[in-house]
Amino acid sequence: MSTQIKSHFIETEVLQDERDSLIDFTPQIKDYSVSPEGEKFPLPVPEEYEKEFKRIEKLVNQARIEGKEIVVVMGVGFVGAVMAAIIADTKNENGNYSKFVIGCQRPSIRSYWKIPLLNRGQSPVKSEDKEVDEIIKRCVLETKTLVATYTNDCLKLADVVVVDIQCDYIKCELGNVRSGEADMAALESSMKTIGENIRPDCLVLIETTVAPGTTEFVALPLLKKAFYKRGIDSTPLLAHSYERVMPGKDYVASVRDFWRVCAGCNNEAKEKVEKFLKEVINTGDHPLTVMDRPIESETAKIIENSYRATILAFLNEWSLFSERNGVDVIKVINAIKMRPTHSNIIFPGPGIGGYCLPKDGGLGYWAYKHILGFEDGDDVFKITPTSIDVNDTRALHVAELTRDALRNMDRYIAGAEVLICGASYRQDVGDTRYSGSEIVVRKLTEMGAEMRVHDPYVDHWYEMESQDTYPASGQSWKRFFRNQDGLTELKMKNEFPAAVKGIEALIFAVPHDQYFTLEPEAIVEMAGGPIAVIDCFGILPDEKIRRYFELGCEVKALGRGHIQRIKKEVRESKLQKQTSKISTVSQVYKR
Ligand SMILES: NC(=O)C1=CN([C@@H]2O[C@H](COP(=O)(O)OP(=O)(O)OC[C@H]3O[C@@H](n4cnc5c(N)ncnc54)[C@H](O)[C@@H]3O)[C@@H](O)[C@H]2O)C=CC1
Ligand SMILES: CC(=O)N[C@@H]1[C@@H](OP(=O)(O)OP(=O)(O)OC[C@H]2O[C@@H](n3ccc(=O)[nH]c3=O)[C@H](O)[C@@H]2O)O[C@H](C(=O)O)[C@@H](O)[C@@H]1O
Repeated sequence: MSTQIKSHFIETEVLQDERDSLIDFTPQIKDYSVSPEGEKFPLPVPEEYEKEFKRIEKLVNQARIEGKEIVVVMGVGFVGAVMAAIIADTKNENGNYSKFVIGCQRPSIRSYWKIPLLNRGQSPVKSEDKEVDEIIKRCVLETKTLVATYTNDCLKLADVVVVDIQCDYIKCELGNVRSGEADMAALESSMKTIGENIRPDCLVLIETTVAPGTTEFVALPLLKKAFYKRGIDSTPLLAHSYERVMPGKDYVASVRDFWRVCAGCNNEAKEKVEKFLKEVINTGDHPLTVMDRPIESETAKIIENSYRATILAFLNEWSLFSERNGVDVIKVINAIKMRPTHSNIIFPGPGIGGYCLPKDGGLGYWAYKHILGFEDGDDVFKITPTSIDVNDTRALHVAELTRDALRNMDRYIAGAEVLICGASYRQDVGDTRYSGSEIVVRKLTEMGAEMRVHDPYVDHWYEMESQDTYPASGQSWKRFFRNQDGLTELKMKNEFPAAVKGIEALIFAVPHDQYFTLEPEAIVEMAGGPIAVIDCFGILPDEKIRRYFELGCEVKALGRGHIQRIKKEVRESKLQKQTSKISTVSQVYKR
């Protein structure tokens, strides 16, 4: 009987949910995992594990007969679900499918639903990239090279284990990443389970973004300890290769047709990970970089994301400068980008969110002390943590702009109906983790606004609906603001016209395609009159800004100081029209 089931029968199992909110899981009480579409799936009970393992084992035996390599992907989230499908879609030089992939997802209340969805050939992640749905459906229902399960016993069958679970960085203050810490629990427990179950010759490939040093100084010792307890004297084969996936329009291609970095803890692991990635990723067009040590691969990831976060934080100060000095920083950025050496200068939206950019620099700063043993982190790291602090608090300024725009219309933020367009952390994907929009909504709510939200990619804003337990109890950003309890009732508005009806302010927060097509006349008509419009991402071209002013609206935008000139031009032309109208009328009366 597997360790997992054993622990069930010996004692009431305390199942760690996603983000460490402990639940007391006793067999007779049915718990459900609910998908974003609202479908309820009862969590598996101990009696089901053995039967589930036999189901998987039978599929694996058949796959082995067909000469397929057995790959287990731990965690079928935004990374694992797509990575599993891409591996399952791999063909060998003869054009035959060469991998059988088992997506092994922990049966937590928050995420268990991903397993039945995957086994139906449905993607657990929503994205603009149609290939995500296609590749998952094809591999589950047609090639039958992809299956999902909840039993860790599948690890016993693996030739390769790819670890795509999360490693959180828990912040204790908004705007001070240095006081946070890495949450290693999920990863450490997963490595322990892997060590207890895998065959000695199984390659373990960590793709998770980890605190540098984790692979060699945390994961490898855990695997070695588990091997020792099992009487295995060979060295575990452990490697690291970080994910560069960009969920959005090119989701699949950003994994399969993209450059990769990797490293092995020893030579055999290095050879195995190189061979595996060359089979699965298109390394012919996107050469693989093999580093000497995993800490170099881990550090490359942290630097890469910290670099991007720093560019965005750097532009925050010039965005504020521009607003106050008549500069359109977006036009300035586009001018600078013309020179190739500056092609990746980018405009910061209302917050630099997503699961990674807000976290990864913190993992590096934390690891320097808590894994690698240095005490001078605050002397060494001047930029990386500060960039995250700037990015984490940029959205507060959007609340100020909304307040000021309403004030210019002789209205107050308190009691105002405000619609935010976009809850996701970036365009074209339904992922609300650490979205700038969340800070905007929380700050405006604190100031008394009545918030509404629309996002074509998001069904549930769990950060609001489940704020007392999401991302874990006590870890919601609500703790940094007052007046937040009502946000559990903030539901996604699916119909845009209904979302706009009667509002006093509209915030364009996320550059989803459909927001670019909205016409000022239509917005003002749907709203029932002139409103305050706040553009967080350069979504409004100058002619639309002008039109909103002509319709009596107030417009403010992040980084766009030239708006004052447009406002002045519209006011002057209105004055001119009025003056000429008066003079025309007086002409008539004179005759
Ligand atoms: N989301 C993104 O765009 C990118 C994420 N990454 C990194 O990839 C890693 C995963 O990120 P996401 O996929 O976004 O996270 P996620 O939260 O969407 O997925 C993680 C999944 O692992 C599952 N899980 C946790 N512990 C488990 C265990 N012991 N056994 C089985 N399943 C377990 C969770 O239930 C969840 O479904 C993170 O380190 C992240 O920094 C890297 C590049 C891009
Ligand atoms: C160095 C790098 O580009 N890393 C990528 C990054 O992708 P991620 O999904 O976080 O998207 P992103 O485009 O960086 O956006 C992050 C945040 O930054 C904001 N953002 C992005 C681009 C921009 O011009 N302006 C801006 O404000 C987004 O709105 C979002 O809130 O982080 C991913 C990750 O590690 O999760 C990683 O896989 C991706 O390759």
